[in-house]
Amino acid sequence: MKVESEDFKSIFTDELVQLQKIFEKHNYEIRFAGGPVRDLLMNIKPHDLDFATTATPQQMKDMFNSENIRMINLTGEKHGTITVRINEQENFEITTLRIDVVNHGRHAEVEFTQDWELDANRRDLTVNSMFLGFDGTVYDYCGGWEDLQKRRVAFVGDARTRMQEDYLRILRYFRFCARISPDPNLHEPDTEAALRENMEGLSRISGERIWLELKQILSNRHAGPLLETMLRLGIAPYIGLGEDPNVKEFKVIWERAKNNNVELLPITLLSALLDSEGAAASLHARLKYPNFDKDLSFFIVEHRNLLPEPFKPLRPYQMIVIDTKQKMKDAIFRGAELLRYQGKQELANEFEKWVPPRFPVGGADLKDKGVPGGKPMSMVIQKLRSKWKDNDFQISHEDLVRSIPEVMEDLGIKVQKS
Ligand SMILES: Nc1ccn([C@@H]2O[C@H](COP(=O)(O)OP(=O)(O)OP(=O)(O)O)[C@@H](O)[C@H]2O)c(=O)n1
Ligand SMILES: [Mg+2]
Repeated sequence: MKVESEDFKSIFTDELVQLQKIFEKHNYEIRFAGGPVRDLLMNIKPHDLDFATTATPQQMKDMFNSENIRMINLTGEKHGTITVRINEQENFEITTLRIDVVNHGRHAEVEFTQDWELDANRRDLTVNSMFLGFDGTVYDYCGGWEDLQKRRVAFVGDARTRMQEDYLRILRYFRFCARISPDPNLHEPDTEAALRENMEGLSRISGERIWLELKQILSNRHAGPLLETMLRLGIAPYIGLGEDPNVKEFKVIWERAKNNNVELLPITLLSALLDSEGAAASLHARLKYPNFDKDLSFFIVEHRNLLPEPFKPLRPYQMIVIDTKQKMKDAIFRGAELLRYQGKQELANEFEKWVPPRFPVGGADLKDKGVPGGKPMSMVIQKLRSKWKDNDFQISHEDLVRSIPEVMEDLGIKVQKS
């Protein structure tokens, strides 16, 4: 079989052609491997290119040195990966064909090979196990093309072994189901059993790697059923979701968002499963996502029952922004995302356009009126702010300043003569 699409042709930049010539000149084989082959066969332009070669890392280093090609990021070398940068333009990652020698459920060592089929056999899914020559020839040792046509996501060889080599593959399986399977709810009984048996292994995978995969699953249009299946198969305790995540709330939120054609952020969807601040803290401790996501998840958990006011629907949301100790812009985003979570898309749009007013009184105004510094001053400011908020920010600077003596009297604060 041959790939001849425009997408395929468009991959061949001057830099890639240069790489191809170097391998030809030195008589080593190089092919596209895994992801890009799958994508091209699905008529998708690949977003990154992975290559495999029969040359060992040492042979590649000698070859690139003799051709004056710069190599970068040498940390990949022990897994067989060399990264080159050509014309200061484009990076290419090239990995030596290998067999993973597994010991007690960990990658003990890698062993390099010249055999394409052996390398295909160590890969996770059949659809990810194909190679593609630079002339467009597809090399398929594990039935990947047939599975792709059937839109079947299956592990290469024994599912349990593949999972135990790298438990992250459990999440990769679901990610590719979302992309490939016509019904991501449908799993072969034996695969399902293997997933259930091996879920616990995810407890050994770093939070960062899990989050990277989970985020992609949650951005997919099938996120709801996928996550439900994952939860049904017992994933929750191993990815920081505890023993009893709120699946009912999750279903409501996901379905409503889908029906309204609203895309919620991955962390927003995940927050539906969290019933308390403690649960939000545990999830973050496990998955270590960025502070932006962390703040959003705490915000959703804390305010999910907030209601719009009958005549000024956005007011409760505005009050949160006005009082925030963080950046107003972020607080507005969180408020809008909360509204989307609650199924109030139009209010969310309106809220995003809202420009929060600035409190029009400053320390200098108070000093002029003889308010002593320190505690008394902050008490007066608090009072003035409340007045301002109670009046929907519609009090002018002059009116607020004019009311200072009265506020001081109420608070029992004496005028300080300068
Ligand atoms: N845990 C993993 C990760 C990767 N691979 C193999 O390495 C290839 C490249 O991995 P990666 O770039 O992470 O994924 P892709 O399949 O290329 O998908 P993406 O489009 O997301 O890059 C995969 O196709 C697969 O053959 C694997 O067997 N097991
Ligand atoms: Mg890739």
